[in-house]
Amino acid sequence: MGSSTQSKFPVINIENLKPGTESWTLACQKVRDTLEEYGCFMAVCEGFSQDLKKEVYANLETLFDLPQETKMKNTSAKPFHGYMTACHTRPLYESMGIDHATSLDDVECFANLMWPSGNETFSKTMHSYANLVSKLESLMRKMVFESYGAGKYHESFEESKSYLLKTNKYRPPESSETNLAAKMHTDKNFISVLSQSEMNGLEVQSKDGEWMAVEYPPSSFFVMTGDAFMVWSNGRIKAPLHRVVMNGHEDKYSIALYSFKKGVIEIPEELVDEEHPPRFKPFDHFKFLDLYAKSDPRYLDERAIKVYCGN
Ligand SMILES: O=C(O)CCC(=O)C(=O)O
Ligand SMILES: [Fe+2]
Repeated sequence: MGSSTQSKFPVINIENLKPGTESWTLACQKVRDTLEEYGCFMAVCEGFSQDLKKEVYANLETLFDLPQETKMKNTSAKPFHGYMTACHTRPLYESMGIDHATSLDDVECFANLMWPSGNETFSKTMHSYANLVSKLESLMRKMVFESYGAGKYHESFEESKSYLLKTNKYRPPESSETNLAAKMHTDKNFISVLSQSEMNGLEVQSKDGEWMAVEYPPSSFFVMTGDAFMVWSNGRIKAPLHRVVMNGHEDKYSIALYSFKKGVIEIPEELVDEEHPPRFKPFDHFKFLDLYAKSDPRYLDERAIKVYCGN
């Protein structure tokens, strides 16, 4: 794999923000400007303690250590939501989705599928993690909506949102294998909030085409926008291209909380004017995901969303 640059992504402390205050308005502007410039940033959140992080990743190891046939029980009608086993096109990578992980019932249901008598520690840990991260996702969305003068759409989005907790394991390559563990792509959801175990590997492409390695300070999450947010923002926010490259000799674990919208996503009228004609048609989020997952050659790469609903 080509070399990457150690980089510092913008870091934003998102604690103690109270809607309606002056510091809230300034923070909303900062988040929006940063997303328009980079499509991503590092969010520091003291609520994500080292203890919780350790617990989360210990539980993930236990999960991925389960036999293949057990993990395969986690199927889903929605693409990328179930278990994805390593295969010849991505030999280093396996992934396990937990749909609606902000609901304790749904996490317990998943745990009952994986362990004959459930796994209370796993359920509690992953549920608290999902809740913490979903609050962050919702806050980021609210901040950006408000800064565009489109805050009134936040409530209805909340009612139709859907969260997927996607957990990933990457093994180091053998000497004959590529170290590209996940090929370059943009995320297809609205916002992704990511964290990873001690091993680095995520790289994001800058506007001038340089690959930049993502390094997580303590108590941080990496916030990245997906194609759906690009459509909503009428192209103001661009979903960054990213990939995973394995450089070390240990397994890497990561978790992404993905937000989706059930139903149609469209550009709010507040983001359309003579200077900014609509660049995308309204589209159904899960129908787009279905088509993307079917590997229709027209929809394979990061241009998929433009081919699907671009004007
Ligand atoms: O594992 C990571 O750090 C990123 C994974 C990723 O890009 C994805 O799941 O979409
Ligand atoms: Fe991704």
